[in-house]
Amino acid sequence: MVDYILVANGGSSSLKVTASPLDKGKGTDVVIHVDFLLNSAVCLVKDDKSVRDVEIKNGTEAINFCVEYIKEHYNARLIAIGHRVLHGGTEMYDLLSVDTEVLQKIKNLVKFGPLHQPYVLENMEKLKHSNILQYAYFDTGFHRTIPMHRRVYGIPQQYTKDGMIKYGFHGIAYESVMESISNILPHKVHSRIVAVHIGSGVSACAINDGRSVDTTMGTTPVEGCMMGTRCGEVDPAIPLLIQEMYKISATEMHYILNKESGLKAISGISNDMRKLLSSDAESAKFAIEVFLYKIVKEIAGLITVLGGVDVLTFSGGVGENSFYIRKRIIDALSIFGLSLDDSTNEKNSTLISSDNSKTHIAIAKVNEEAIIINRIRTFIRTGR
Ligand SMILES: Nc1ncnc2c1ncn2[C@@H]1O[C@H](COP(=O)(O)OP(=O)(O)O)[C@@H](O)[C@H]1O
Ligand SMILES: CC(=O)OP(=O)(O)O
Ligand SMILES: [Mg+2]
Repeated sequence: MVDYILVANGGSSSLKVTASPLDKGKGTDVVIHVDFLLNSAVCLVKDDKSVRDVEIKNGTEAINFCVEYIKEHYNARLIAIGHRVLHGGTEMYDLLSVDTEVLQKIKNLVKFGPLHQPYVLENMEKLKHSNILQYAYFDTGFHRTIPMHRRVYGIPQQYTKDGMIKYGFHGIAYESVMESISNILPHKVHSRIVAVHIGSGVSACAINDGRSVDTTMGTTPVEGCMMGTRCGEVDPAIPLLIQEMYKISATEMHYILNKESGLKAISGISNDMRKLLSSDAESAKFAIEVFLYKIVKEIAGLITVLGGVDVLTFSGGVGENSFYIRKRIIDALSIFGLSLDDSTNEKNSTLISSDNSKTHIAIAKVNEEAIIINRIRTFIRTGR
């Protein structure tokens, strides 16, 4: 029997699962991608034997499918499960073994991440009494290096003490971006990097010498850029005014800002960027304009924070796949000396900047699951 680790990365529109042998390279990786935006969630199973589609109803079903699949095809014994956890609050930054205390702390943060935190908890609870080791790795961890003057809001400091500060998210994705840069542009690892992650959730991060120095998301992943179903930046008085006008509760308001806003709200069509890009509707085009405007403004702000930019990367489902979205963003940033090579951009190549661009522009395909698996391997080997 071969010992395996499985990692589950629950995004707001997808579930990505990878099972990999504890001893790297001593067996086959099995990758499952469930896309919840497609009508009946399609689960793409990839290993060295095949790539095939299976219909899956929910995340638990996908994880169970993967466990059975590796047992049957690779004589695997599952020894550990790693979870991508959205929010670690003020205490949880690095990999943690999941015990009752950690579970409770993750539970306490559900309000701060309603699109992610409840689902990971559900999976953890189900496995609580099994003999499989469980680990949590946090999206907020990478941003612990952001200086405090960039993390506080101008609110009474009692609330700051309650934890209302910027945490930032997509941190595991940004760790993966840094790993890509060390392969693609190794001499630029210590330079000024703006990483732009455009998936169902959207954020950007300013990275200097490998460390996050600012990012667009805040206390929750609702802040910053506009997203698939999340509003991003709004006048902070708006939710309060809406609550008063329509007599709705805070819970309902959370739901509206997280699930009924963004591209979905403005287009009135979908939160799926593929659908909007292929639609002729004026509202789809308008939603994309709003989406792009906010991203460009945030990137420009982060370039200023860094005092310039040496590398700009795109990642996430949209960032890795849509040449049109990348082109529109970079064209709007030409004032900073950024320019694309249209041919490599259209082919989704790794390096897509033109020869005269002042900044290297790259597509960094993120693999959050691989980051977590390697972290667990180290933990099991060294005890930390
Ligand atoms: N080929 C493509 N062109 C444009 N957008 C795409 C493409 N493939 C996926 N997307 C978009 O990527 C988004 C999902 O990104 P992803 O990073 O996988 O999700 P999550 O945020 O759930 O982790 C969706 O809006 C989807 O429409
Ligand atoms: C933080 C976040 O929004 O993640 P995702 O894009 O995977 O939903
Ligand atoms: Mg994601």
